[in-house]
Amino acid sequence: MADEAFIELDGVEKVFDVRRKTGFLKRERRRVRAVDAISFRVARGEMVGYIGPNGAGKSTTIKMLTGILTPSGGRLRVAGIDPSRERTRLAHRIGVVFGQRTTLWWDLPLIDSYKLMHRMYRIPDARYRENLDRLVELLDLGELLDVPVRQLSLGQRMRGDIVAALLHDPEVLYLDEPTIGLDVISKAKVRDFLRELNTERGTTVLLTTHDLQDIEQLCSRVMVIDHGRLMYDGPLAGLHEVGESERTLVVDLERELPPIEAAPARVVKVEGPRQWLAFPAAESAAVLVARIAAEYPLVDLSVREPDIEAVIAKMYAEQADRTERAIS
Ligand SMILES: Nc1ncnc2c1ncn2[C@@H]1O[C@H](COP(=O)(O)OP(=O)(O)OP(=O)(O)O)[C@@H](O)[C@H]1O
Repeated sequence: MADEAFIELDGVEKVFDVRRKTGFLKRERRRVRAVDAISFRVARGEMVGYIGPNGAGKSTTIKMLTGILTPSGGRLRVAGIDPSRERTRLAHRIGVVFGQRTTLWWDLPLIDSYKLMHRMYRIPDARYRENLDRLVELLDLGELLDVPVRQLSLGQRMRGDIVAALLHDPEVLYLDEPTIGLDVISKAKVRDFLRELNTERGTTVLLTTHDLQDIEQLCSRVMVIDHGRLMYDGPLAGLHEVGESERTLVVDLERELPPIEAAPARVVKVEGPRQWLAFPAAESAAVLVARIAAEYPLVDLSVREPDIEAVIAKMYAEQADRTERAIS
């Protein structure tokens, strides 16, 4: 069950033909390869982060997974279904939340949107009631059911959208920027809920976000896409190696001393008896600490892990560099 592929992409591509006005009567045709030969598998019950810079191809991928867009090439299956051919059948098995848009009816009270979903998805009455009660309680929406959607705060609306996406018990949930613009408390509520949904119900989750804390707190696996290509697929921790990141050793000495010499570590900052040494993340901290302890009067020390945001920014920069070099 654990490795049953629920989402399967084999060499999936999406090319857009874009026409641009370049003069009075002149138009230029340009092809945009939004998704470029992407292959991956997501097992049932996995929670995967799908990240990349603006315009990388994330939304295009999600739109193909829901059947809104048809791939230009390759093979794509969700729960064994070809999404663009059987969009309606698939709709009963998936849930989608777009952080920047709402699927709720703007002028209606929240509960009326849910009643409409009840009918649209033909959810059996008992199941609808049970799911509604559970979700409303978990997402703390009880007081807000009679409030028109346009009067809800962004965080309340987002929680409302998540309930709407889950009323029909989908097996997979696609989330596009679910915490965008939310305050710290609302973010925590949404993340706690998603974690619970994934562990308790085994719902497969594909999460697109610019907030790396979403990924750090929720996903054991992350896929990084840039210029339509999959650049990395693996555990979050592995990104550090790919991004050649550095850890920092903070050392407190007995007294002020000249910068410590302990290659490949290098001193990046000195403040009185405290020194900061950067060293490659893949190197053993224990070996470095032992070497320093043998040669210097050590009082205290701590190791700081690299900042994931910095690692990914570095990856993007390196990719952009390679692309530039390939063009010139
Ligand atoms: N309908 C469309 N017609 C033409 N080009 C499109 C269309 N949709 C997307 N694109 C282009 O495809 C590329 C990928 O866009 P996409 O929206 O998938 O990126 P994204 O990773 O979701 O970005 P963001 O983080 O900004 O939402 C971009 O260059 C975009 O301009």
